[in-house]
This record gives sequence, structure tokens and C-alpha cells, in this order.
Amino acid sequence: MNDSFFCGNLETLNDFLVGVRRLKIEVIKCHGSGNDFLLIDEWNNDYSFSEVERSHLAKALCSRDTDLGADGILYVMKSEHADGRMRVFNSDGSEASMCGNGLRCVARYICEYTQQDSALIETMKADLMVQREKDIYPEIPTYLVEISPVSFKAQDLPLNIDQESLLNEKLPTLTEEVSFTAVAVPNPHLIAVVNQQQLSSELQRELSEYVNGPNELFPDGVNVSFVKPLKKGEIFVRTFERGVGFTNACGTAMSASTLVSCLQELNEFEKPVEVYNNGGKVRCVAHRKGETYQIDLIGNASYVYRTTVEIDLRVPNEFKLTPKVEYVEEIERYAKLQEQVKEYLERV
Ligand SMILES: N[C@H](CCC[C@H](N)C(=O)O)C(=O)O
Repeated sequence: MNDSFFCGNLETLNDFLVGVRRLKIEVIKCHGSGNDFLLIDEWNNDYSFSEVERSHLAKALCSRDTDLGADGILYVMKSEHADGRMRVFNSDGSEASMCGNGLRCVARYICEYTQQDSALIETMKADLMVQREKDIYPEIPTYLVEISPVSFKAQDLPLNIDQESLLNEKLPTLTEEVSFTAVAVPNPHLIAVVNQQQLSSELQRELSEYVNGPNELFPDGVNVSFVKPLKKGEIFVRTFERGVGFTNACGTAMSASTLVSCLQELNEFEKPVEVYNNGGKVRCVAHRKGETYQIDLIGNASYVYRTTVEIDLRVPNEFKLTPKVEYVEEIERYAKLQEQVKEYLERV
């Protein structure tokens, strides 16, 4: 009996004994306003990853040094009480309680799978309503997702300060240059309304890197957004995302920024606000009932390509891809939207 037989058997036996995890994982590369994700359907593919594997996969597959790369992974899972469940992991492997742009992509995936125009999706802290909307740009799949619960309590971010909340106030230990509002939707956001000079400076990067490193203020880190009012009903938002860095857009941040702009009377509750960003634009509507807030986030849910990742989960950085199958028309249509937004932002 030659060696290869034993090697083959030994390897198979060894694989079994050490629990090798060689898998072929179907992936859809998608994005909401240029905030891009790898969508993995655990539910219908029956992958059943461990907690550690989900985090390690996010770090390995989201790295921009690979043929994949993304801001995060969206795991679609079965829910015991809703139409589906979304878990979102940032590219650094950390799990977030919510992801607005990602939820629109999951909304599309679940609505198309169930052939419904609306659904209830379970997220870490809430079951959220999602629905298909009329395209805000021709032929670009558009979804509305509910962003809630909303809390201005510092402890809900958490933000360690000796006051209940931070509402358009200075954080002197951080900077004297701008005022901030802290809000959880329910992931944590620190938001400043700024002018063009402040937006163009290094201030946002410097303070974002500080509050997302070891610090007393935000022990879990925080998404940091600079908001520039364009005109009534229009804002521009740039976000340094916790667990990622600067992204083209951050859905929960754009929603929270819209809410803050209404509280500061730059925009109006119950009226649409066009939120421009480096990846395109979305529409938000902030709702207030007494002291309860909720935001509607409306925007694209675009697919870019499908591929299969061939991977051994024990060494997730060494993976192979099958040839990517692109959604060519969606890519072209979204590029037209981005061109229109870019031209507009150069004029406004
Ligand atoms: N980085 C965020 C999660 C992703 C949120 C963002 N991609 C969105 O669209 O809301 C956090 O750790 O809270």
C-alpha cells in the first residue's frame, strides 16, 4: 500500500480529529450608498459558523488586501419570530448592534427570497420593519428600513461623562473646536455639525482614532460623523466608523445625523432630508412622538457580484475565489447615480 493512501487517509482522519473546516461559502458583494458588504446566507446554506469563526471570517474576507474586501460582513440567519435575522460584523471582526446600509441589503435579499415587499428583520436589539420603496433613481433597487431604538442617554452608548446626555455640547477632553451630540440608534454615534473648513481638516480623523483606541470616554468606541448643512432639507455626512475607519457612508450615522439636524432646527421632523455622502445619497425622515424618536432610512440596496469562497476556517486568510459573476447593469446604473451626486456636490 503506497504512502499516498496512508497520507490520504491520515489527512482525512487528521482532518476529522482536528475538526478541519473546509468550506465553500456563497458570497454576494453588495452595498448601500457605497458602504460595501459581503452578504452570507447562513440560513439557506446551513453554514452554522461559530462565534469565533464569524469574527475571523470578517477580518479575513473584508481585508482590502485581498480579492474581496468590504466594510463588513452581513450574516443572514433564520429568526424564530421574524422573517429573518441580520448580524453585522465590522472589518476588524467586532460585532455591531445595527447597520443601516447593510439592513437595506438584507431587506432586499429577504424580500426577494420570500417574494414579499416588506419584512420584519431581527437585529441584535430590535426587530425592524423593512420595505421595498419606489426607486429613488431609475432601476436602482430601493428599500426603506426603520432605524430604532433611539437613545440620547450617555450610558446607552456608552459614553462616560458626569451628565445624563450630550446634546450639542463641547467635550473639552476631546476638542474645543466643535460641539457634539451623542446618540445610540442603537449603535453608538458622536455627531458634530461643522463647516467646510472643519470638514476638510484632519480634526475628524484625529479625534475618531482617539475615541476608537484605548480611552476613558468611549470604552466600546463610537462612530464619529461630521455633518455639513447644504441647504434646508439637505445635509452632507462623512463618518469614521467604529471597527472600520472612514467609509463612503454609514446608514445609522446618516439617520442619526438627520435626527440631530432636526433637533438643531436645521431641518424638520416628518419631512424628508436628502443625505449626501461620499458614496452617493440616501433619504431620511426623522419621526418624533413625545420623547420617542425613530428614523426612516431610504436608499439603494445594490448587488455588485457573486462568488464562492473556498476556505479552511482554521486558516481563514488563505482562501480562493471562484470567478466573480458581476451584476453589470446594477454596477452601471449606480455609477450614473454617483456621477450625478458628484456633479451636484461640486455645484452646491
Ligand atoms: N461600524 C458600525 C456598524 C456598521 C454601521 C454602518 N455600516 C451602517 O450602515 O449603519 C458600528 O460598529 O456601530
